[in-house]
Parts: sequence; C-alpha cells; structure tokens
Amino acid sequence: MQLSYLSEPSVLYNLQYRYSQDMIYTKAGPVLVAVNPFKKVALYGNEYIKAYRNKTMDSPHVYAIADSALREMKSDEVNQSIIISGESGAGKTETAKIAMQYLASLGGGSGIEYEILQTNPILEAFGNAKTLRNDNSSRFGKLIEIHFSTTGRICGAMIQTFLLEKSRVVQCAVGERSYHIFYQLCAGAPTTLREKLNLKKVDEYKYLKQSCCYSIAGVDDAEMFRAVTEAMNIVHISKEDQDNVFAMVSAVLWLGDVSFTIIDNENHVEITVEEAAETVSRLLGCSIEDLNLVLSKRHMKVNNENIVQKLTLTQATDTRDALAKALYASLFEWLVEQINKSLSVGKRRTGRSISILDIYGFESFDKNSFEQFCINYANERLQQHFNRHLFKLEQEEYVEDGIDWAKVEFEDNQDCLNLFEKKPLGLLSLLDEESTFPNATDLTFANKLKQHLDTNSCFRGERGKAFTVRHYAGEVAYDTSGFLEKNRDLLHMDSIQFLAKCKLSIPQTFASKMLAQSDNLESIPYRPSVADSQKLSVAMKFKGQLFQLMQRLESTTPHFIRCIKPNNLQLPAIYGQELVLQQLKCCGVLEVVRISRSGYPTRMTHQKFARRMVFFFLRMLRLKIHLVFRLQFFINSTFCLRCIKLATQSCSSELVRLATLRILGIVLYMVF
Ligand SMILES: Nc1ncnc2c1ncn2[C@@H]1O[C@H](COP(=O)(O)OP(=O)(O)OP(=O)(O)O)[C@@H](O)[C@H]1O
Repeated sequence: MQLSYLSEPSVLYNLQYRYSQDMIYTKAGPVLVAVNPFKKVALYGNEYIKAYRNKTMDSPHVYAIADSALREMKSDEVNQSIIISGESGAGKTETAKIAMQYLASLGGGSGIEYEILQTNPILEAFGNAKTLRNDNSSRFGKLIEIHFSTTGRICGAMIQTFLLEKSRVVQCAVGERSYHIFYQLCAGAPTTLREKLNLKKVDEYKYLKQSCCYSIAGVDDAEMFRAVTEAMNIVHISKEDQDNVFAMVSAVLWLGDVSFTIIDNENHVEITVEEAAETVSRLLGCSIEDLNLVLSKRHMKVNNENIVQKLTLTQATDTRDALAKALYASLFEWLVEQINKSLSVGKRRTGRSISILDIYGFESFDKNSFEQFCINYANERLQQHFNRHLFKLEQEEYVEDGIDWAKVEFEDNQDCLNLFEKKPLGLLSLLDEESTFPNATDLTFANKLKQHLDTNSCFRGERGKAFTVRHYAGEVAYDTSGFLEKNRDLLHMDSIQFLAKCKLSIPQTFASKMLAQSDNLESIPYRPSVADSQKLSVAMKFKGQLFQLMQRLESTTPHFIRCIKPNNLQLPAIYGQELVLQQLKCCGVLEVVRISRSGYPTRMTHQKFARRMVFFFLRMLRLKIHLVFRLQFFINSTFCLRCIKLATQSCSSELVRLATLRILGIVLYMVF
C-alpha cells in the first residue's frame, strides 16, 4: 500500500491495519518500522530468505534491509550498518538476530556464520535479564561487525559491547531477575558440576532472593543452560574455561551470602567463617584470611604513611558488593574477548563489513537513575546520527545542488547534546568534577547542576536531589541518588591485588586487565584525585565509547530500523494507538515520511551511477546485437527462400542446392 496523502492518522491507520494482518513491517520512507507481534509470525525461514534473495518478494522486511545492505556493500564497496532502535521490549534484539540469520544464510559457507549466530545465546545468558518491561531485556549495548571476504562470504566478526548494567548483580527490583545465567546454572548444571560449585536453589541466594522472582513463563532455565554450554562449545570455549566461567558465576552468588560479625562498639567487622566464605575462597582459589582482609580492612596512605583502616558493616558490605559487580563485569568482558578470538577475521579479510547495532532504547520510568542517564545520553547521540543522515545532510545537499527546496523543519537535538557534553559546564563534566571531591554527595552534585545550568532550556532543576532533562523523546526526571558512587565505580586497589593473588588463573586475568587499565590512565590528563580511584569514570568511559561508535557508524551507509512496542503487556493482538504514536513521534518516523516524500530519496555519485549502469548498457548492447543478427537472419532467409522458389519454378536443382546450403550456413552461424 502506498500512501499518497500523509498524515498522522493515515500512517497510524495503515500501521494498525497491517499489524492486524500480521504484516508487522512497514516502510516509512527509508526507515523500516517493525511492530512487535509478541507471537510467532510466518514471515521467516528459508522460503522467505530465498524469495528476498531472488527478489520474488519485495514487501517491507528485515530481510529486505539486510539484502540491500549486502548488495550495496558489494556494489558500492562501502561498509554498511543496520541501526536498530526502539524502547525496551520493542524487539531490537529479535530484529538483530533476524538480520544476522539472513546475512548468515546468504554469506555463509565457511561455517563461521553458524558460530556468529551461536554468540546470541551466550551473550543473552550473561547480559540479559527479566525486567518489568521485557522478559529477555538486554542490559548492555551491542555492535556486531560482520566481515566479508572478496567473494562476498562471511569470514569473521567482531563484537563490541557497551555499559553492562552491573548494579543488577547485587540489586534487583521486585518482579525482575538478575542475569539469566545465575538461574540457568542453578537449574541445569549436571550433578558433578553442581557438587563442585556447591550450588543451591535460586531462592536460597541473597542476591537472587531480594526480587522474589525466580522463573519466566514459558522458559525452561535448565534447557537454556544446555543451549548455552552447546553454544560455548561451538565458539571454542574449552571445557576447562567453561568450568572456570561457571565457578566465577557461583562465586558471585556465594559472595552475596558472605556475612559479617561486628567485633567492637565502633561497628567494625570481620567476615563470618561459614559455608559462604569457605565456598568463595575455594572457588576463587584464595585463603579465608585473604578474603577476610579484603572485605574487612583497607590500606590507605595518609601523609605519606601507610595505615590500615578497619571497615564498618556498611563499608564492608559495599566492598563485598563492589567485588561481586567487578567480578561479574570482568567475566562478561572476558567472555566477549574469547568470542572475538574465536570469530576473528582470517587472512582473506577485505575490510568490507556490515555492522548491526542493537543498543538500549530511550528509557523513562517513575524513578530514573544513573543507568537511565547514560542510556538516554546514548540515545541522544544516536538520534543525532539519525537526524544527520535523514534530515540535515539530505537538506544541506539539496541546497548545495541548487535544488528549489522548501526546508522541512525537524526536531534538532543539538541543544540537548550540548547540555550533556559541553566543557566545563555540561552534565558529564560537572558529574566528573563532583565525583573527584571526596566530600561531595549526590545532593551537592544536584545543587551544582542547578547553579550552573538553570538557564539552559533543556534543563530544569527540581526540589532536593532531582533534575529534569528535556530529551528529544520527552522530559525525564532524574534522581541523583547513587550518581557519584556509580560514576566513580571504585574498586579499591586492595580488591584488585586480592584477585591478582588468587590461585585460579581467571581472577588473575581480571586483575591484570584492571591494573593495565589504571596504568593507561597515567597518560590521560583527567585523573580523579580521590586516593583510590584507579579508573576513568564510568560516564567518561561511556562517552569515549560512544564517540568511537559514532565515528565507525559515520563511515558506513546506514540502514535504519525502528522497532515499536504496540503494548506494555507483552501480549499479541493488542495495539495501543497512543503508545505507538508516541514512539513514532519520539524516533522521528513521522518527520522521515514527510521529508522523504517531498525530497529525492535516491541519490548517487556519477561514478557510482556509471558503475551500476555499465551492466545495464552491456545488456542493452547485447540485446541490440542480437536483434541485428535476427534481422539479418530474417532478410537472408527470405532471400534464400525466394531463390529456392525461383529455382524450383525454373527447375534448377543447382540453384536449390545452393540456396539450401546458404540457409544451413546461416542457421549454423546463428547457433554457434
Ligand atoms: N519479530 C518478532 N517475532 C516474534 N516475537 C518477537 C519479535 N520481535 C520481538 N518479539 C518478542 O518480543 C520480546 C522482546 O523483544 P526484544 O528482546 O528483541 O526487545 P528489545 O527491544 O531488544 O528489548 P530490550 O531493550 O529490553 O533488550 C521477545 O522476547 C519476543 O518474545
């Protein structure tokens, strides 16, 4: 269906009508809109892949987007990107997997494509969790770069991840779950592994108990565990490494159960030596004494003198949780590294690739914390990229080319990005500055923002510790509680040295990585002055990652997919018009439709045009030559037939023979 009159109601009606017919994909100008069906739809599989490859089917589809990315990569020799965005639960991860399946099917052959697909169950097990909005929510961002050989075959891949939500390991809201792997391991580990890791039932671990949610409807955690180990085998993670990985997962769970005994009236503590502490020390390969030391005491340097400070119950609990979070985050990073080693691009690398970006969508809840602050900042950056490609650059080019063009107005989010990034008075710089003051609190941070940013049109100071940002997608009120601590993300040097001393190689590897990171910081001008901060702040690291990501995306031809969540209940056949309209507005789809209708969606350079057209001209030439031959054949044959007729009339057998030979000659010439 092609809409000739575009208005909000017509676009909405069209989407809803198509959704009711299970046509979940719709093209809005150059953007593919995917409405989550929340059920199996018969739109995928080999038959469909074949149909899109052979172009016998051309209705909007993720396959069609992946197909044009593949074709454009080959014909234009430019790297491509498929940028998938949308709210939590809108279907980004599923869409990314569907695109990967299509690429694997067309570019497969070496077997590496199967390995690439098998990274999904691993990353989902360690990086996804059940939230109130999505039973399988990715708690990290992911960019997968699929590399192709000169013959157009997949020859490797590289995965980059962004900002895993670490806090979920130790803290989880009621009704949500921590990372799937905790539940999968407890449900699916075979008896020997269960005994080796001293596994309990999920409802017996403190970290998992707090949210009172242990299972997901329709999901068999034990079965998922088998799928994860199978996937690990396929990406060449050795049996020994798998055992080490699961030992770390179990150690994190048991760490949450390590309790403390108060030893004096100043609330100082020591660890209680019981099952939890013993299991952690066994799983990490350390002594109980070392575990006690790292969790109950801290080495400090005061006036050039080394002193040992005893920790209070709150400090010791925080140190324990920081260690658990750091262990899990390091494990996740290590796993991604192992996967990348296994998928690394061989010698046949051509430098051509298709990247698929599946990154958390814009989030606005009743209470928004540091995580939402970072996620929404990332979405502002991505929206800027989207705007640049679909509005700014396009219109600028029309003006440059002297095309008579009425400018289409669009929501530019540059002001909001400036609010985040400006130095020295942007949100990120102010957060970092405050994070370096030992006596700063979340309240002093909130006051600082109000003092410096109250005149900014994208900012509004609120009462107490809160502030509001006017994002492109709407206003979000942030509560600064925990901002400084999460941004500093301190892991005391004592904890790093503790991991380095462990007998098992995997915690040692984590420690060397952490130490290397802190060494690298020597060369960075920004260095927190807090005595123990060894690392770049979380927000600054994330900002750096985002800049790199944007640079990478800028060098590709982008293909945009906007995923839409039709209802908040995760149920099929429910279509909330208001909810859909709000998402379409937020992600700029309605403006895209407007601009692409009134603009010139197909543009190419003369060289690209010539390269593409040369095949067409050759075909035309071949056709012309063919027609000339046919005409010649026709004229010659008519001439010969006339000769035969004349010869038979004049009864000259010699003439008949000559004419017949001539016809035969022509036929042979045409055939060969
Ligand atoms: N094309 C599809 N066909 C069938 N079901 C789908 C499809 N896309 C999404 N779903 C359903 O919606 C759920 C949520 O999708 P998905 O996990 O991809 O969302 P997301 O946008 O990646 O969310 P988050 O940002 O929280 O990770 C899936 O678990 C699946 O049940």
